[in-house]
Amino acid sequence: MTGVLTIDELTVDIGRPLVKGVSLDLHPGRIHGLAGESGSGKTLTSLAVLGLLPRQATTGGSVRLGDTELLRMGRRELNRIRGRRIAMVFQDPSSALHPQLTVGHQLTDHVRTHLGLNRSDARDHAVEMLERVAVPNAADALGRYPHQFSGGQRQRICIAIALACDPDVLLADEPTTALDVTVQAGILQLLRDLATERELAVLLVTHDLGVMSAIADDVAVMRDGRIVEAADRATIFAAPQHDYTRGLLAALPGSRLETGTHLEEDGA
Ligand SMILES: Nc1ncnc2c1ncn2[C@@H]1O[C@H](COP(=O)(O)OP(=O)(O)OP(=O)(O)O)[C@@H](O)[C@H]1O
Repeated sequence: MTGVLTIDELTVDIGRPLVKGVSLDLHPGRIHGLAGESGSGKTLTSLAVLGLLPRQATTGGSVRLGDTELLRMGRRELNRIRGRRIAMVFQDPSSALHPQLTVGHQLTDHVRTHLGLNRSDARDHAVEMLERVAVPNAADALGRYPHQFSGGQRQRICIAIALACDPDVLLADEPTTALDVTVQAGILQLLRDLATERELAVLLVTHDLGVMSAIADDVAVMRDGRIVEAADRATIFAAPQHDYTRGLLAALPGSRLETGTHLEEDGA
């Protein structure tokens, strides 16, 4: 079955080949993990989907959202899709939010731009989204600035902004890496729940196989610009085929290999 987002033989070249024929299919309600060590090409792959590669990059292959080819799309058209049908959450919630604008301003601007809501409806929608991601005192939170929240809450706010326009696809690049271990599990559980309830196709980029084992349905492992192994989570973790994947798994503390079980244990 073809996915909502289909990456087919994607290549990215910036002076040299860096992504060398990556294919991935994202499906509604499923979290697709893209793992691999630093420098393997995970981020470039997700930036290619978003049309956010550096200007000097050249690309090949195809990235399709439904029937729409994104790779050769003009900037203006892509801007409409980005944020509306494909949303993203990055590693550092502090730099993703504007420090001098209130949370309400950032959330309502976003939905007014993309959904054309009036001020009052946009505010109601913003409160609803903050409640859904479990930011305490949602109505009051609208008037506050990003620095008045903890790192975990800031990431919840970024997720609220990302999902406010009800996108089909969410790209999450190391969404918990910058956070305290104690709040990571809560954010992962939130992403898991939102993917299921909103039928969101999620591409989760991380070097952390522990994060993968907690929430990914499917896992692809990248090395040196290529996918070296791809399967559903249980298969990858039970019977890794590739030496490289076995090496990554061996580097994990034993307890983190237990698929899914540490979400609750970590609390938050
Ligand atoms: N703008 C750029 N110009 C030249 N090379 C780049 C550029 N951006 C990334 N690279 C190179 O491309 C390769 C893949 O980078 P990428 O950021 O996609 O890796 P990654 O797997 O996401 O790693 P990390 O987990 O560290 O982010 C690396 O060798 C990196 O140095």
